Amino acid sequence: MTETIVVKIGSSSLTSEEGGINKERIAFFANELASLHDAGYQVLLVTSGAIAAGFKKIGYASRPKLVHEKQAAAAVGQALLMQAYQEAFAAHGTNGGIGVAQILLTRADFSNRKRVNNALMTIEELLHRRMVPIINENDTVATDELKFSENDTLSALVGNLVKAKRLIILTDMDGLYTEDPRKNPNAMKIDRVDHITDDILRIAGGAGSSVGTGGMRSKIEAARIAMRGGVPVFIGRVMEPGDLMLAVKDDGKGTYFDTNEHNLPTKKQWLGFHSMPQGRIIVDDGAERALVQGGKSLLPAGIQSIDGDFHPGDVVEVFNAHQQSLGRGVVNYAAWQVQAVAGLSTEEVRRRVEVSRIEVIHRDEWVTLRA
Ligand SMILES: Nc1ncnc2c1ncn2[C@@H]1O[C@H](COP(=O)(O)OP(=O)(O)O)[C@@H](O)[C@H]1O
Ligand SMILES: N[C@@H](CCC(=O)OP(=O)(O)O)C(=O)O
Repeated sequence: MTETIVVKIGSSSLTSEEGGINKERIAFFANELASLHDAGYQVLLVTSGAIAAGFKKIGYASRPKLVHEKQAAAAVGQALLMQAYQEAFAAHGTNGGIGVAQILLTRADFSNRKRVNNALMTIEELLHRRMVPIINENDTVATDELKFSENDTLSALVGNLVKAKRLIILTDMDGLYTEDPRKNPNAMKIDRVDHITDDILRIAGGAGSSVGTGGMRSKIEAARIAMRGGVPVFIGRVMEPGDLMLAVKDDGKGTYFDTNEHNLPTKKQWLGFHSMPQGRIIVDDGAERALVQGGKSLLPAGIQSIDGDFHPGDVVEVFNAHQQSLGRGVVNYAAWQVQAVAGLSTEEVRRRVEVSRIEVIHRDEWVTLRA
């Protein structure tokens, strides 16, 4: 089966702090991606850099901070970015080069199952035709509350959607360090991570340059999403020709994030990462074990409290007593019904409320997000 690789390139790798595209870097990355393409991989690129590429041309002295200014800069820069990629991929090889296709997505597109299915069908057709889809956030229409803002999360969602063999997040650092190396030059590189613990999240700091946005933190959070979706991740740097292939072949300059999870079906990806929870359910230790380790359904007996006004069929997020999110599920009860039966045995529940099924969340309608 043809293997699919998703590569994400951040603003800091493509543009300068003064603004504008670094065409040499684009040409370099296009060649690296082309070598995967030529080796038979299906290649998708998630690229940032529209704002950084456009802000100078539109007349701002530095990367803008206001939403409408960022959107305007992105509208200018996205065209420049695509033009640069188009030229770079066209120059590759003899037969007119490799064709590229622009795809602009928002978080709202992912939460709409029809839209995300359409996006997937388009991507599959493009890959089938040996095009390289080039994806960015649709900055002009993305609203502030629902923005990815950095593209790390977007790349993880794309990786899950296409069930990638690996997600490669490229940046200006050769991996995750025990601290931000810009702040502590003695920080040590971590070669492999098989679990994103709170400690790992703590050592990952913010952006190191004025053009980057999410920093290492958003990359680690993205890695967690991809790993949960069964997609292993590499976070690192590609500097010399051949480095990207080495990264794919498990020998790159960076940190590898391994996963034992199977690919999540599209429906569960939606539930876990794109649905809008309408409320919260707080459960005790026994229910946490049953849901997270036992693969069981959530019964009223394990519920401590609730928050929000939800109805049967809504998505709710489940937390443990330490306020840690465990996952999301489709609830079979209304909020008032859960309130009435929280902590009660199954017989007692049957006596008090009339519900279609005894499970508050059935295991088939549940996704664990914390291992
Ligand atoms: N623990 C860490 N290990 C490595 N880099 C870190 C860490 N914490 C913070 N960083 C910073 O994250 C930056 C990369 O993120 P960012 O600037 O957003 O890049 P990009 O534009 O490639 O997404 C690095 O330049 C580095 O300064
Ligand atoms: N969609 C925006 C992405 C913003 C951004 O800087 O992202 P990143 O470099 O991944 O932290 C752009 O193209 O400018």
